[in-house]
Amino acid sequence: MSEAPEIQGNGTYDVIVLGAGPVGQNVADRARAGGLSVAVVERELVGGECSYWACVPSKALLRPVIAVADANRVDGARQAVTGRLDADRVFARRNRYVTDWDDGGQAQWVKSIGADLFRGHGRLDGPRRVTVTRDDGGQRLLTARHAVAVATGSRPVLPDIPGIEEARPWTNRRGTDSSTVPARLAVVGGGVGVEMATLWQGLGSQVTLLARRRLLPRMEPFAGDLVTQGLTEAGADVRIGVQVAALRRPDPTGPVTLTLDDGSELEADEVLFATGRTPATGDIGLDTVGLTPGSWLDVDTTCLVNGVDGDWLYALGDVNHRALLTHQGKYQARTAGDAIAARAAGRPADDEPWGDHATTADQHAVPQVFFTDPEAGAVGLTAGQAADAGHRIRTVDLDFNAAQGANLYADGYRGHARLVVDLDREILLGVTFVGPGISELLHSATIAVAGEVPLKRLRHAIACFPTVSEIWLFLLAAYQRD
Ligand SMILES: Cc1cc2nc3c(=O)[nH]c(=O)nc-3n(C[C@H](O)[C@H](O)[C@H](O)COP(=O)(O)OP(=O)(O)OC[C@H]3O[C@@H](n4cnc5c(N)ncnc54)[C@H](O)[C@@H]3O)c2cc1C
Ligand SMILES: NC(=O)c1ccc[n+]([C@@H]2O[C@H](COP(=O)([O-])OP(=O)(O)OC[C@H]3O[C@@H](n4cnc5c(N)ncnc54)[C@H](O)[C@@H]3O)[C@@H](O)[C@H]2O)c1
Repeated sequence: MSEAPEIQGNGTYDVIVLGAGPVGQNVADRARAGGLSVAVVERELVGGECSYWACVPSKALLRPVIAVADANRVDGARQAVTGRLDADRVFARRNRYVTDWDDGGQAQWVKSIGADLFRGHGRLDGPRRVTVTRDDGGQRLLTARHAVAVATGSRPVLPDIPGIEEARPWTNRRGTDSSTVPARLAVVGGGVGVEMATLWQGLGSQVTLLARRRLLPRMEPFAGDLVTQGLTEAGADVRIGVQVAALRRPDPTGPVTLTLDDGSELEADEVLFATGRTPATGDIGLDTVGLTPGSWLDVDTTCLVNGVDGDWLYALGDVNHRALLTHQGKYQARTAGDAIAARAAGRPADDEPWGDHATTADQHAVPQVFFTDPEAGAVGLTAGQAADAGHRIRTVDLDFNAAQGANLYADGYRGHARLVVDLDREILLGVTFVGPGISELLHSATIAVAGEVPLKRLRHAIACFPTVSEIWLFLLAAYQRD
């Protein structure tokens, strides 16, 4: 770890950022670009959970699994796949993408933007004040002229069930940094759990995925159904509608036994819980500014925390619970960083919907991809959410094999698409794609939803022949025909 920098004038900065994950880094960058001095406080690795134990390692591990599955869907290429994945090479690839859990490069980047990096645990100490406690116990007090931005992220939640500690379950950390493949892995949870099940099954584990509701419960129901089908065909045992009632692992080096709520038992070599997240706000001094420790931080459209006097405390990324996604947190960080700079210069924030300092897309157009096989991607509202919100809607559903491009991409391409159309405005409220290779297609839907592009105009956005994107032509034609 590098030494803390010489403190600028009594430790006073324009902006102090708590947490140097992707979100903290982005708000620091935008505030610096706005001419402000910035201190960044990080207690672990610069780059955060995303870089070392979440998005980056999980996608580095998943990509070889999906690449082989894709090759197996193309006659002629399938014959070239003659062996199994080389797990050691896959782990080596993952290690390269997480730079062997060394954050030197990212710490250097923080310095390169002209921000000062303080290593240690940051805590609010009343309005605009932050103490940084280093591992050796040393403390520093920093003061912010304009803003403190909290970007401390989230941690996994483990359910309170008998034997959970004795079982020593994996969470996203071991699920992404392990370099050994457990022979039998039980995965609990149908969100992140689907990616964990996909990658460990692909690497050679016999995976049992346990979900109390359908998989991917926040997406259209067909997404979970198709992913269940894909996992089952890959050899995983997917059990829906079950809960873990108790765990035991009397021998710490031996297997773990799960008792399920139907009374049955399941033995595995490891168990991984992916059952939700809690904000990393339990020990950041929220009580010193009138907020509840451990709570999600409620924010306005510029990411200012509601209920704090003086308009100085911002919360971005996972901690504000808007959307626990790196790209959405970075959008909030860019927006809030610019808002902080504008306010510091005495200019009003442009916080009208879709304004420069408003995070309007958080309400209307959040995209998300699950990198499973098939991939599942969605933006905006599901049909159920749109109806609940009072919109007059029509859905348009099509299987992807309507498009020749999809069939050329994969023999017997299997996938499904849904549009959710706002009948009053004739724009799209939501789009869901499930199928091989759709992750790169989703951005077209995000543009249509965020841009509120009228369907009449969208018809003029032509997809190249023969690509998977041609599904757009068929979806729009089906809408017009009906
Ligand atoms: C397995 C998994 C896979 C995922 N895959 C994706 C994906 O593919 N795409 C996607 O968009 N999202 C994905 N996510 C979600 C994504 O990881 C988070 O949304 C993202 O990490 C949030 O970024 P953040 O900067 O808010 O928090 P984090 O990345 O958690 O960073 C917070 C930082 O703050 C530091 N910190 C915390 N408290 C303090 C303190 N008191 N003082 C100093 N520093 C502190 C931490 O050490 C950490 O470095 C995934 C999540 C998981 C669990
Ligand atoms: N590709 C991506 O974009 C990606 C990948 C992974 C994670 N993430 C983000 O990370 C966040 C956290 O993911 P997550 O999956 O941990 O949380 P989640 O809230 O999305 O899903 C938790 C799942 O666990 C289940 N569950 C909860 N308690 C349970 C219990 N006691 N027993 C059995 N099942 C239980 C829930 O029903 C749900 O299916 C998500 O919000 C997601 O946005 C994104």
